[in-house]
Amino acid sequence: MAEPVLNPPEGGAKITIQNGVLSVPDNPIIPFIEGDGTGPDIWRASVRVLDAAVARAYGGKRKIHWMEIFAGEKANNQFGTWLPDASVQACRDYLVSIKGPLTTPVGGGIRSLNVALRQMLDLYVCLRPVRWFKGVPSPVKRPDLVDMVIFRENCEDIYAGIEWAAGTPEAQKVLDFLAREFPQVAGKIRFGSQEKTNGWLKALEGIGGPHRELPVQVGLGIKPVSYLGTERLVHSAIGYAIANKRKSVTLVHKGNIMKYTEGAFADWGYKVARDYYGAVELDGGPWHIIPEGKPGAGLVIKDAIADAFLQQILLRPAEYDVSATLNLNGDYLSDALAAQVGGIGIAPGANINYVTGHAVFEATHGTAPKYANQDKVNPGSVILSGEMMLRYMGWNEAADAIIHAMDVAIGNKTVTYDFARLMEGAKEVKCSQFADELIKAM
Ligand SMILES: NC(=O)C1=CN([C@@H]2O[C@H](COP(=O)(O)OP(=O)(O)OC[C@H]3O[C@@H](n4cnc5c(N)ncnc54)[C@H](OP(=O)(O)O)[C@@H]3O)[C@@H](O)[C@H]2O)C=CC1
Ligand SMILES: O=C(O)CCC(=O)C(=O)O
Ligand SMILES: [Mg+2]
Repeated sequence: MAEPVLNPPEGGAKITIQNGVLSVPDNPIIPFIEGDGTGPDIWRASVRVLDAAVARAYGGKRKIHWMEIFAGEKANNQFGTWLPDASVQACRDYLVSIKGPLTTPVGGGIRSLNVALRQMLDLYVCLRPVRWFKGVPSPVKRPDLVDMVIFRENCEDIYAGIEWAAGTPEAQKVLDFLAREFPQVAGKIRFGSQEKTNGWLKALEGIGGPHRELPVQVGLGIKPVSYLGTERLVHSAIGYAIANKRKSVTLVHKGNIMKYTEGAFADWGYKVARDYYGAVELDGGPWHIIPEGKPGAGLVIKDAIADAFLQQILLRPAEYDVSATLNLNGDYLSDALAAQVGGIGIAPGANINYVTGHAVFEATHGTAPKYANQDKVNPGSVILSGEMMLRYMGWNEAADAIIHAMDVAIGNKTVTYDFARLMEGAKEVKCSQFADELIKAM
């Protein structure tokens, strides 16, 4: 099957970047990936809302020229490849794009296309703001206190995809290497040798277990965390906090256990605060503060161990603001925080490289396959990801129109199933009808 040939829409122009500043024409071409599962339903609804917001804000002076690019099941069905080169190249060439969710099988099968795209474009920040819209049903008493922005490192950590399946020659090679070069480390892998495997099987037999012979079976993965990867992420988070007059940046980590990856992330994060922003230790450290006389004076840079942080944000959300964290922590954290303000149905996100300007906007949620083609789910996450995209482009008036419309529609209790099932007196509408409500409210 042939690779897709992309036809840029006529009348559109490229977004470019000069000296770190985005130059957005009035007729930008923006590539989009519809997505798998509920993706097509959501995209059909979202694109109408985004177009309406732009039309409402600029009365025809500005218009997005959408260009479909292919990934996931649609790409595989049509072109025999999950992530065509042309799609990645379009994201490169056109700088700003938006996507629906893409399926990743669990265990075997293809690796995540979402992660691949982030890595190929070096989109090192996954930016996920979490705020409450008045009236949205929530499992916590004070969802209004949640106003946090997650900066999740997006290219490293165990998402690097360096893994070897248990029982393979490759896994054995790594085990042999460790046994040879780092015997003490190898000794910590509980069933990493035939001798230890046999020993345990024998012990089980001793308590009545069956007689079995098993080869060594240990899956292995590597968690790379670099100084530069941490530096650019934390630098972005503190820069954002200063620009948006936020109160604190919390470095979230599990550095008590993973000392040289998660622990290093926290240490390096404080170093970035000192080196770039002149932060000094607060009351003897480890917390830091940007002192008087410097941009961002008063901003506190603190840290929290990830498990404790997850309970703190439930119990004392007002004490947390911007957070910076590694890839896996950020993944867990963004879904957990989204739940506090009504669920991943309205949790937006962006994957950004602030140096090259490349950005791919996408919802926090996945493909929700059980609802595919039912015109049912909440399109809010992709719509609000589009709102972030408009703001990234400097089209703030169109972004404001979307926020206003969300306030009105939710205020009227005209909502999709996810909110309706928790809201008294709500009118449940379909995905497409929720888009209609938003457009009406603009
Ligand atoms: N960036 C991406 O493209 C992402 C892709 N994925 C992929 O998506 C697939 C499915 O993952 P899964 O773990 O089921 O997670 P999903 O996020 O797809 O769905 C989990 C649950 O969240 C709720 N939900 C999700 N989206 C919406 C929405 N738009 N409106 C309302 N509720 C919503 C539903 O809850 P309920 O059942 O209560 O109604 C749904 O069953 C996997 O292949 C995964 O890898 C996952 C995350 C991100
Ligand atoms: O790529 C995937 O399938 C999952 C990604 C994910 O969970 C996320 O980006 O939050
Ligand atoms: Mg996730």
